[in-house]
Amino acid sequence: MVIEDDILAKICADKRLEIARRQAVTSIEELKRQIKDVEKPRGFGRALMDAAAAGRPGLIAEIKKASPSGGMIREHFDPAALARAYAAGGAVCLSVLTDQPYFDGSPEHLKAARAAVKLPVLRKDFILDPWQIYESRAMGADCILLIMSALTDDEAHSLEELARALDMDVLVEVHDEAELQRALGLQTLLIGINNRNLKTMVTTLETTEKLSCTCPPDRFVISESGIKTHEDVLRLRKVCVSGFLVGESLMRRADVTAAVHELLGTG
Ligand SMILES: O=C(O)c1ccccc1NCC(=O)[C@H](O)[C@H](O)COP(=O)(O)O
Repeated sequence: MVIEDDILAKICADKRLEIARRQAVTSIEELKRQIKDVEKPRGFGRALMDAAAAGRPGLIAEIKKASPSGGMIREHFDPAALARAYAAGGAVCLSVLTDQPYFDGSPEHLKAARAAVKLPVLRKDFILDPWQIYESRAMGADCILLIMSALTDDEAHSLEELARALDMDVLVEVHDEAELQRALGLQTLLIGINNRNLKTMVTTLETTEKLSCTCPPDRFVISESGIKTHEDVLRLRKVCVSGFLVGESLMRRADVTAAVHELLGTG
């Protein structure tokens, strides 16, 4: 596929080199052996749907140290403590950045966060290759992210199939109508609408407001990026959004439990 000259294209080009390096060290056969010792996935989509059925906003609280748009977000960074603090505030699921070069993340962050709580965890990374699906399951991910703008339809379908065969859920991410229509061809019910344009970094909640209305009612809509306040959550709930993926605005607060309560209006 043709990748434009933008930050997402650069991240994906670097990611392909990283995958090739890592594949040379750890084979799929070795990852399959590791998977045998890992707990079964926790049901990421189920947790979100149960929250929605109970009338609660499905907060996916993100553990993210740095980002291309935000620079260094949190110097003092303890993934296990952050996971416990998010769970105490009422998060339904966690999202953990595992990309190192651009987000200062690590698979170790995911393992530490997941071991500290009972919440299901999304591996937040740029998944381009089947090898990463095995790697995700081996590190304990309950759900993986597929970004439509980084994948062809064939790639998205085969990556989804493999993730499902390994019992993980799939969150598919879109930013415009064309990507949404392509994403609806996948089996997953979890549709993430990213308010951040990953080419320009411009972020507006209007993206969710425009796209959520065209999403069929059987899909579970998750608004991602740029969500800062309880008013933002209320605004998005008006357009049938049930899930909220929030990172930076929580991670910049010293007391993340209090920050989650404020966001959810439960403080
Ligand atoms: O956050 C970035 O700068 C970024 C840059 C390039 C690709 C992806 C990026 N972010 C990934 C995300 O989607 C966010 O981490 C997630 O939606 C949470 O967003 P926020 O609440 O704004 O931290």
